[in-house]
Amino acid sequence: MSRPFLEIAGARKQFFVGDTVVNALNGVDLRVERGETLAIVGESGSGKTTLANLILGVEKPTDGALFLSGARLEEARDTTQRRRIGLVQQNPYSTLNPRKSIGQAIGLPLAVHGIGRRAERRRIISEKLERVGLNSDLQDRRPLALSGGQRQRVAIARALTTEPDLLVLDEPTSALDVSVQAHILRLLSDLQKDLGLTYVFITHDLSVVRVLASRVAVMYRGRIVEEGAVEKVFFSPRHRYTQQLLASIPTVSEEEDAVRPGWPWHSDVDSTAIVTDGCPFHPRCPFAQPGCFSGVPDLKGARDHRHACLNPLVAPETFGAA
Ligand SMILES: Nc1ncnc2c1ncn2[C@@H]1O[C@H](COP(=O)(O)OP(=O)(O)OP(=O)(O)O)[C@@H](O)[C@H]1O
Repeated sequence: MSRPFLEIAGARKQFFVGDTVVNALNGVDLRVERGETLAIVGESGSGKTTLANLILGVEKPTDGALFLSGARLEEARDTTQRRRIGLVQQNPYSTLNPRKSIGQAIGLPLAVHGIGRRAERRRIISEKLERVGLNSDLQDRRPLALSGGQRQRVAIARALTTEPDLLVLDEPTSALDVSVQAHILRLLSDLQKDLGLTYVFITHDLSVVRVLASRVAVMYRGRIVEEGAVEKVFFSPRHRYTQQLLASIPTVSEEEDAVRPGWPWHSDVDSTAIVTDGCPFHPRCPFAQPGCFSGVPDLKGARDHRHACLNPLVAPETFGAA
């Protein structure tokens, strides 16, 4: 089998807080092909940001390995390979320093990687500003007068300066008004097509997954519990946790309500309680069987739809599929 563009193999990450070990990632395997958008979804604390930090080289895995075009990533810190990965963060208000010019903000990765001299950097910055739909004259101005959407365009321009192949998008639209969100999603989609970019897109907002992503991985407590093509995972979820997440998206029509059974129970279980054995979701799952209390189910299935559940949903219970 050929190597994928981005491969995450058995990634574990532990943090030590005093005497306590936090297992932020518990063995994550993912493959992302060039030009795809993989969305990573899951509730707060499920490990999405930790996974992004491993890809960005901000954190090292405790165990396992990451590969970009077949080359091991954590050995490539500060090399040309790291320039191939850009980051767009959530909050465009906190990521731009009000005392620095927009050009300085966009040019930061160029300075970090020692790319170009002054005139060359100005040319690259102008080109990237225009690429994201902003006037190149903005580079000598400060970000104070910019709107949220314009700031996020600046953040995207900055991520593009090193000509990356892969962008990690960490909730790129969640701090923006809904009308502005649509413009930024369109821009990201156009850039992906024009530049052949691959995206890893972290989000709480399942409605934007449908707009931007081709694949989705659902995380729960540091594990992938379901993964595959968006239409398969969203319209025929197999894992009970995915069903719960999808049931929490507001519906827009009575027709949609009718095909969505909703989540039939409300759990009082503390979602942060430590689960020492069995499926990590079993304390919240009313369909747990004896086998769910010991051993953790593996992700099984074909690449277009895998799930880690011993008692998965079957066709009549799924929603949305016509
Ligand atoms: N530097 C750290 N030190 C200790 N624990 C950490 C650290 N970073 C993350 N964690 C813990 O690891 C787990 C996963 O956190 P992570 O931030 O990756 O989740 P997340 O899904 O991104 O959450 P959110 O959506 O709230 O950002 C959490 O229990 C978190 O408290």
